[in-house]
Amino acid sequence: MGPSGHYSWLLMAISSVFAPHGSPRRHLHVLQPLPPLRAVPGPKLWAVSQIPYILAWLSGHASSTIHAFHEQYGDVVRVAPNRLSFTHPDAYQNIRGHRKCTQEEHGKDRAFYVISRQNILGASREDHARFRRILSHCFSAKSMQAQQPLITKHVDLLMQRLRERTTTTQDGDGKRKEAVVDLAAWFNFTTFDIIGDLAFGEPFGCLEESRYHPWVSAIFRGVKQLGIMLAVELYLPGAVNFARKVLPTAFVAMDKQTEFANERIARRLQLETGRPDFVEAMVTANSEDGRMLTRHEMAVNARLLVFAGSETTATALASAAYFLSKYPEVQKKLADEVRSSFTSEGEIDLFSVNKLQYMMAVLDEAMRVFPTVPGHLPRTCHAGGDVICGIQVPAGTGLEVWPLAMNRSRRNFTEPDKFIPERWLPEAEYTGIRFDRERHGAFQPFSVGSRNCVGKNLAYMEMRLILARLIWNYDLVLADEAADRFLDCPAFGLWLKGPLHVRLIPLTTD
Ligand code: HEM
Repeated sequence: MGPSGHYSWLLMAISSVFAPHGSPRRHLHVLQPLPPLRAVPGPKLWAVSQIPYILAWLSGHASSTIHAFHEQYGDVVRVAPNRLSFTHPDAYQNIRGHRKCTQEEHGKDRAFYVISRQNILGASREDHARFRRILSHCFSAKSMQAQQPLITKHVDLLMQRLRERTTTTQDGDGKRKEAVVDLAAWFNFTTFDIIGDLAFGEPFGCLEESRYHPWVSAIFRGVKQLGIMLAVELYLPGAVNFARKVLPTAFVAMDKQTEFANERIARRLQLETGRPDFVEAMVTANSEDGRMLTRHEMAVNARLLVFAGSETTATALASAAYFLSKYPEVQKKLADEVRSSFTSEGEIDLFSVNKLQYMMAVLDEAMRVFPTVPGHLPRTCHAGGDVICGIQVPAGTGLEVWPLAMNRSRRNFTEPDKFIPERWLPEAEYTGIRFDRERHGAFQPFSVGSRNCVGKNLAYMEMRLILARLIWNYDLVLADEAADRFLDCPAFGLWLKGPLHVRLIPLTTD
């Protein structure tokens, strides 16, 4: 299946011509030549140069291209001279699973995590362990219980804002009416306000003012620029740090974001203690060796928490609302579950939503078909080399899992492109199709191992609470053609989503 020995050395020569001067990869190709990866199938051009890979990344559609390769070549594909992509569920544990402290981990890819090295996401193994131990206090059952009123306050405001839009005021009769709203934006307003309040000690005021706060808009505006920056770093390692020194003006927007986080943390630290938020947990917890977070570490991690905890949850909610609006039969089943599980809206809270089994299936299926975090979260094979999914992989090889390719692989799921929440239910059967042979381990929206999502429980609780209250009050219908194409958007680690215009039809007429 791989090229012949002769041919591979020719490819290697071409590849080193394509690789930039000074790139460690250029030397890697010479010192760690192609043969170990030669047998791995994949498109030939991609095996000899990383240019096709970088172009695919820059197009914003790398996920679907790599998904198509996996459907053609199988569970392991060579997607660049020194990079492998996997769709076998074992890849998660093999690449990201827990390691004993004596075992090396496959570190985060230095290019893709270039801007995260100071926070928990891209920190060294040592710093990560310290950050993780402290930050996990923010998400303990006790903390979440204490955070409930703060979270509920924002969900109440969301419902109030939607109610204002679905109530006539012109002739003053106050009757309920249908209204078209951009649910993607409203979910962002809500999740950014909630996490802003928890991580910075005050919300962004998006719900209050019914619009994006400039700090939040800047995040969305920066997604593509960030994608381009990572591509440059991938081709020319060290380019970002170099550019930072010689072109400081190019980083003004990013620096302003950091300044804002620093200011907010400083302001929050002057407030009373005992406020049940993340800052309180960060201030009071210490790591195993007794070290606390410095002010700087607190600010960079708080900023990361806002980023990691808001856009993600809002994207999952938006995709669920999209699928519910598109498939009325699924929406009806969910509405029946929600409306029969409570006797009043007031009963729906962060914890009572636990019992909504169909809701959970809907959210998981939405996150499977439209992966909430579309990025491949690449790792680099550690110094000793390793066996990943049965393949001997040399040190320094990029190890990738593209969620779209994993979640839509026909080897992992039956009818993988269809939205069928029933596949997650115990009976695993829908209109005669059985789903009992699926590889459910392939679905890991929160990743696995010591660097998996620390906010997973909060994310599920928040999503179920918001969706349950929405469905308690409204039927949802897609409002226009643009909404129908909501999922056709590019991604640069995060989806660049457009609006999701949905017609809200109130259930009550008073
Ligand atoms: C549906 C919602 C969410 C999804 C799908 C999601 C997914 C993920 C994934 C895949 C990772 C691993 C990233 C990597 O390996 O580079 C991650 C990490 C992380 N997430 Fe989430 N996340 C969600 C919500 C949240 C929330 C609500 C918070 C907190 C408020 C949060 C905080 C974090 C943090 C701090 C990390 C880094 C953990 C570490 O490195 O130890 N996430 N998340």
